[in-house]
Amino acid sequence: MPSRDSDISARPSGAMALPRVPTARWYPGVAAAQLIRPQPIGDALYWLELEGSLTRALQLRCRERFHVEVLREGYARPTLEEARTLHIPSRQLAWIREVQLCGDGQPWVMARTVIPLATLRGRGRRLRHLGGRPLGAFLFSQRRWQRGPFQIGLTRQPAPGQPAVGRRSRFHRGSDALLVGEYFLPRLLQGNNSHCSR
Ligand SMILES: C=C(O[C@@H]1C=C(C(=O)O)C=C[C@H]1O)C(=O)O
Repeated sequence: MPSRDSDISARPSGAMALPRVPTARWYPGVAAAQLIRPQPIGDALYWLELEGSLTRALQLRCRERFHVEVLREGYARPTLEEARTLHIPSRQLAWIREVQLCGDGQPWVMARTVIPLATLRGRGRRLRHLGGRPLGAFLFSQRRWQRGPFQIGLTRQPAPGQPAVGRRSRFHRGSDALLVGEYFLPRLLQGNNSHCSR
């Protein structure tokens, strides 16, 4: 499993470390990942197969408030595997954004988005200034962004409370592209999904 060799934003020594988005091994679909680890995939199936904006689905699930907590964002080097997936040179920098999507004050999803330099040109410049605004609001508001197929990720030996499964998809608009990985925290999966009709 590749490690991420660049810390997007080093924290002053002594400050409490921010959560790290886990690395994962990616599979071409739910069935392939379920062969490896059936239980966590089964627990997250509703969210792994969700169509449309995850942000929107989480907003509908909240009782009070949804917000995006930016953990780190800035220029950094993607992993070799991410660079290969985005067809960019292996040592080229990209804009990397790591956030937690929070419902009613609790982190529900961790997300890591890798945006190649070429995608940041023109209207893509706005992608560097999202701050607390959800990326999905940008992507789904522009008809020309298309989402490719999901890969399903299994994280290595997740610690208690950390994500065991995720999904990843490549958005593209003409020759521009970006890679969005979403990792589901147990707190979301243990919640009452009775209202989440499949
Ligand atoms: C792609 C979406 O955007 C969400 C918002 C993100 C962000 O603000 O960084 C990252 C991942 C997504 O879950 C979505 O809503 O589906």
